[in-house]
Amino acid sequence: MAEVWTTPHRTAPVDAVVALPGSKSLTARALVLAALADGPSRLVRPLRARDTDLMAAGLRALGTGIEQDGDDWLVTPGELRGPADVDAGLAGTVLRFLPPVAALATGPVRLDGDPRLHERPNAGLIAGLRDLGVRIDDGGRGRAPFTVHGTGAVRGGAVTVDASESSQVVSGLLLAAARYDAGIDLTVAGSLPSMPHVEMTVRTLAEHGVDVAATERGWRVSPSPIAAVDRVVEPDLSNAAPFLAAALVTAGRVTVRDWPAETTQPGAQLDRLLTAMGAEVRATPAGLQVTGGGRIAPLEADLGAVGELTPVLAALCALADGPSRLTGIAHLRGHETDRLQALDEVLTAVGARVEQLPGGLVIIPGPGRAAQLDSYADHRMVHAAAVLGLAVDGIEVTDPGAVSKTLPDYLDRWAALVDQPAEVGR
Ligand SMILES: O=C(O)C1=C[C@@H](OP(=O)(O)O)[C@@H](O)[C@H](O)C1
Ligand SMILES: C=C(OP(=O)(O)O)C(=O)O
Repeated sequence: MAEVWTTPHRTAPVDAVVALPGSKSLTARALVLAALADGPSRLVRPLRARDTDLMAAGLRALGTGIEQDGDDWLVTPGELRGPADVDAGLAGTVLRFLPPVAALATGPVRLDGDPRLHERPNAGLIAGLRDLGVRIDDGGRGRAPFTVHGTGAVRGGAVTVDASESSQVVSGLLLAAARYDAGIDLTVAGSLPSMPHVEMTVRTLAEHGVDVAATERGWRVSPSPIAAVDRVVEPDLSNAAPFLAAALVTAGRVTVRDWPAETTQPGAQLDRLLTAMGAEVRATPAGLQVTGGGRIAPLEADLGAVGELTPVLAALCALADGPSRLTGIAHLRGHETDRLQALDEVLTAVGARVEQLPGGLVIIPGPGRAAQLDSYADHRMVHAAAVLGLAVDGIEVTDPGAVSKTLPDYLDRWAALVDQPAEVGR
């Protein structure tokens, strides 16, 4: 892939129907629960991208059979065992969902990943697992690399966790907990971002027959087998964000196919958020259709529940006709990069004025100017740069290959959208 990508510039309205591959978050949960289940299962339309391939590789390293059958994955649970090495890459899902599984393995499991993974917060998960009876060597860092010393069983029971830096701490513990001797009675201390993702975990567990109940400040999972379930993975609605944003930027029309009528994906909130920014959003038989009206309205929003939508929304804010204020997103400083800092740098480079709040951004649009931007090894920063590049001529991105994290052919899809075919393929 090119080391520097010149993003396509287009002011004429786009008019396209876009089909997207499966959700990263749903694929990750489906893989983990299939590996812990009481029999084999089939995943139809799983996302095949770096994060989900690393999840599959990690589960294979622990003894799970995962085979490809056409575009499907066939998952056969095996006895979980170490010693094993897990490469989490830069995937928060692997970092937080696999250690609770590794705790059930017989033998040590070492987890490591990209240099930036060493900076991603994980103290809440490590402390929580220790309180449930799991031995972990992390050199006192609270981050990767670390080794989980599985003994084949986890005591489980009551635990209070700090998930203020990532909801994935809660999701990871809940996903494996039915296999713990006493299940889990998890209390959340402090704030919890990304609630839709926790709801996604709870919903997916229930679909696997697990008894999971909300408590006053957390969730309880009863010990039980996890039923094997064949499932079709929904399209990734967070990855729909840049494509739908293109409709606003060019006053065009974009339809994302197979938009689920009901879903726990945070991307469902694009309907509300893009409407607030001036789009007309309609559910059509073909999918969710977004039409831009020529004006992008500024946005005042708490994005704490939908943090992963922030980079694309912030790019739209830089093209809006007034100042925007995005709040509730302090935890984005621990994402693929410090996204508040990265967005400040990128939006400033293209001519906006940005004020960083401790947990948010104020974005004041300015006259656009050409700039070479970094990807910060962050797929969603590439998406944001592409949205800016539609409106501002001369936007380049170094290291655009970061998109492989969740949508490896993003650059081709984006080029197809901008070059104006009717259909941008699956
Ligand atoms: O559970 C999940 O699949 C995710 C939860 C969220 O993590 P944080 O709560 O760390 O933001 C989200 O940003 C991430 O992309 C996926
Ligand atoms: C924050 C994200 O990913 P991760 O699952 O690695 O935390 C993201 O995809 O925006």
